[in-house]
Amino acid sequence: MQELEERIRTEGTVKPGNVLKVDAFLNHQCDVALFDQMGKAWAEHFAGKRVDKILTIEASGIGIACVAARHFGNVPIVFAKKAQSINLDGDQYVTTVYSFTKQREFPVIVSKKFLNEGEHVLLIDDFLANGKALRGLIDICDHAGATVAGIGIAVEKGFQGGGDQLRADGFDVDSLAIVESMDASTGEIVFRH
Ligand SMILES: O=P(O)(O)OC[C@H]1O[C@H](OP(=O)(O)OP(=O)(O)O)[C@H](O)[C@@H]1O
Ligand SMILES: O=c1[nH]c(=O)c2nc[nH]c2[nH]1
Repeated sequence: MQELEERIRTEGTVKPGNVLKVDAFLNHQCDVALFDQMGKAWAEHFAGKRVDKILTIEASGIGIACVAARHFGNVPIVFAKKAQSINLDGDQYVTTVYSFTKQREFPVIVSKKFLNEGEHVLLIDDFLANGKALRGLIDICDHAGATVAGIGIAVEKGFQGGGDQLRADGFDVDSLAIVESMDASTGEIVFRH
């Protein structure tokens, strides 16, 4: 998606440790007009596929998934929580994922009442790097007996391999910008086309 690539080029910064900082528009300050364009692009890509629900993971996927839902007939969005809470009750699907930016493991929790057997679920997230977050969501869908209809990602860091492994496993992954390489010393970002 050209507009997203342009924003990454002009406002993104490359940090050591394979971190692309896009907090001016994607995952700290949020540009909802851009999110709307992203939702439209995913709706075009996944047109014809049944989507009953969108599933994402806190925190950064939530805003993007909510705006995307407007392009999928206002289906409910559910976000997996990364901490137990007295506000979580009843039976839960629980798995564990390693967080790329926080560099530690988190529980990933979805209440069983919000994910049902037979549902077709679109996974949405802001970043795809090693694929840990998505593997956690896929695991939860498997346990629920739900089908992963597809995966919509804003920014994939292709060089980390998580996206290509998911594609090799048969998932329809639509990443709106795929960073093929980036260099923290020069700031150069090369996109895959
Ligand atoms: O493909 P992966 O290697 O799993 O990386 C992608 C995940 O990393 C980020 O989550 P993170 O927990 O770092 O931060 P967040 O709270 O901003 O969502 C991002 O939001 C994705 O969920
Ligand atoms: O802001 C972010 N930048 C990244 O490079 C990244 N990788 C995973 N999750 C990420 N979030």
